[in-house]
Amino acid sequence: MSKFPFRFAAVAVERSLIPRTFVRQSAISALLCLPLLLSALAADQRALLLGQTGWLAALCCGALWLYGRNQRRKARATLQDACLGLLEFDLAQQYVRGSVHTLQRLLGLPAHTRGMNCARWLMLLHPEDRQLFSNLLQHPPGTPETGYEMRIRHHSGHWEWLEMNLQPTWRNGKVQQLTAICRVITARKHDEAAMLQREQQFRTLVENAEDIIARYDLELRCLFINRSVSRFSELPLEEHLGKTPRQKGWSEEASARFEQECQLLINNWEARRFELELQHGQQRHIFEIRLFPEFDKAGMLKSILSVDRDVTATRQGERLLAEENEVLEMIAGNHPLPQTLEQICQMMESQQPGAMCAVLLLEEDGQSLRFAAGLSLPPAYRKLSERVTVGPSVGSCGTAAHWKRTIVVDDILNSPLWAHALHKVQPFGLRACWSMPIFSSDRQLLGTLATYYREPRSPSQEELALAQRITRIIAIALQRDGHEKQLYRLATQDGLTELNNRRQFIELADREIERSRRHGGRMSVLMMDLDRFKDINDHYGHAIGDEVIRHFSQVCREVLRASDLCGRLGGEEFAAVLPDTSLDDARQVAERLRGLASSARLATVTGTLGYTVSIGVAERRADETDIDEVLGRADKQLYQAKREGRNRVSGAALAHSG
Ligand SMILES: Nc1nc2c(ncn2[C@@H]2O[C@H](COP(=O)(O)OP(=O)(O)OP(=O)(O)O)[C@@H](O)[C@H]2O)c(=O)[nH]1
Repeated sequence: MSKFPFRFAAVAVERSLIPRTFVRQSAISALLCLPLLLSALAADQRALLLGQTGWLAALCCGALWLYGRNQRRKARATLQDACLGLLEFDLAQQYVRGSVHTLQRLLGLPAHTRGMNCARWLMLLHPEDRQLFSNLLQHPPGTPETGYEMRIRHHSGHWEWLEMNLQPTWRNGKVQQLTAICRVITARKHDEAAMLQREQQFRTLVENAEDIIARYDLELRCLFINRSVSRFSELPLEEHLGKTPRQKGWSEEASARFEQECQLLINNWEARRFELELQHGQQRHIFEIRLFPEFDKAGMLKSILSVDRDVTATRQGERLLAEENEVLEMIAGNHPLPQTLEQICQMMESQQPGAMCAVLLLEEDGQSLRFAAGLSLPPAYRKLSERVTVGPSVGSCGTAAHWKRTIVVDDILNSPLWAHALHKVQPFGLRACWSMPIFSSDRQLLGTLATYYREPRSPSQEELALAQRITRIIAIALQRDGHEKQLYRLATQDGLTELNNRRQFIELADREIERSRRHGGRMSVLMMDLDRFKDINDHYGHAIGDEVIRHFSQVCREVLRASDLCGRLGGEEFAAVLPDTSLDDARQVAERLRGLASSARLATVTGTLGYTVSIGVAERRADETDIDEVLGRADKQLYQAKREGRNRVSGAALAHSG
């Protein structure tokens, strides 16, 4: 009988391709059949039975072989599907044996390779894994070992990751053989490496992010926070862990807002976005906070991820721009200068919490500064600073105006610049004062911008840049105001005498007559004309003629009251409105004007010059509402005075006027 089936079964069992239980059960069945066979052999038809038994045995072997092949295919398929392979390390012979599948399919070795010596096997391993595996072969584990990972060079050249589960086989008190079930885990290792790399990148990103990234549990205790927080908090990084924002010292307002937003996230599982103001030392920071829900594997809300971005500069920039626009609109809209300067101070203060700002303007003589705006300062201090002398060491502003540069006094109590006024300043609790000069576009000093604090303090670069920017806006406001005043002067004043010009005089006189009519008061007007002025011009020249006109305007200023209205109507013709003045009183005023003019002597190159003036006077009638009517009547009186010989006053009583 052929030994083949038995030998095959032995190999199959040895390679673990046929389950040992199946072999065991087959052997038991064969043993049970043996008595039957023997009893059959003892019978008459011995030869027949022997043949039949032979066939039966052949059939059994055939069935066994078919079953074995089937099992082997199944096992191979299973191994292939699972990317598994079987290797045997014979430690005595230092030889590695593997199924064709293992060596060919897993490692790409040629089909005929069924094994190799351990030295060659070791050379196939990655250099980093070689020593470890060599040690393993020399000191094999006595018990099964799982999850042993190593890299081996695939026949095609790339490194294949294998995971081995090692099973030692003991013989004669020694581990003789290591059976390794190998699994190709290259794809998994690549995935793991990629994931590790992604995780490292993520960590690097989180750790180096400008934003503060923090994770909170649902009781709002901090579980993680990146090191960006140290830019805004004195607490060491680990001190943040386990604490709620409230416990970390956030303000009541900020804590309440954060808790409210977290609660909304916990209720709705939706991301939140809001802004918070937090104080760090003397600095105020505005954070844009984004909260994201984080879920566990079961899909339940597990924690809250908070990404906080410092948007202080952006928000302050936006606020500054908006406030600047407001101020520029005020400037363009010709708002009164004091109001505009106050608005500028407020703008500065909103950018620098705790600061109190003031604007001081240089007086025309350049010797002192006048307090122009700064409502945040104590009223009594404002009064004290109404006029500040310009000098080399006169407080911050006086000194800044003197040297025309920024003066920073970080502590008034210890500054020699303030020593002279310490007793005056001390009661107000002001400790720091920085002053920056304000220059016009042509570098003329216009004033100073002062910033006060109640605590000793030096400005940051940003604060100085802001003050610089604000001084430029103040300069625009001041120059605009100056131009405006100049335009107004040009439109309303006579250039030679600086008296009201005709248009302005008529406009103001109209208002005056209206006021007089409403109050039922009396009102008189004077029409004045220099006598023979043409002769003065012809004789002395136009410049001297102008001198005479200016002189008479000065006479008018001296004689008339502040409440009177005076104007140059053109040429050598002047007019005045005297409110609450009767005709007789007006005539007296006119007489004084005439007298002063006629007694004046002006020096010229050809000797002294005298001049005279004729004046017509009229009083407003009760029914007169138009200034032209009254002026018309006064003009007639002037004509009368001229006719009567000049250098005289003419004014008829109301009954005879006209
Ligand atoms: N210097 C100078 N002369 C002026 C100005 N405006 C007008 N005049 C001159 O004043 C003179 C006015 O002369 P008239 O209107 O003839 O009158 P008058 O010579 O003063 O004679 P009566 O008014 O009749 O006394 C003219 O010669 C003008 O050129 C001015 O702003 N400056």
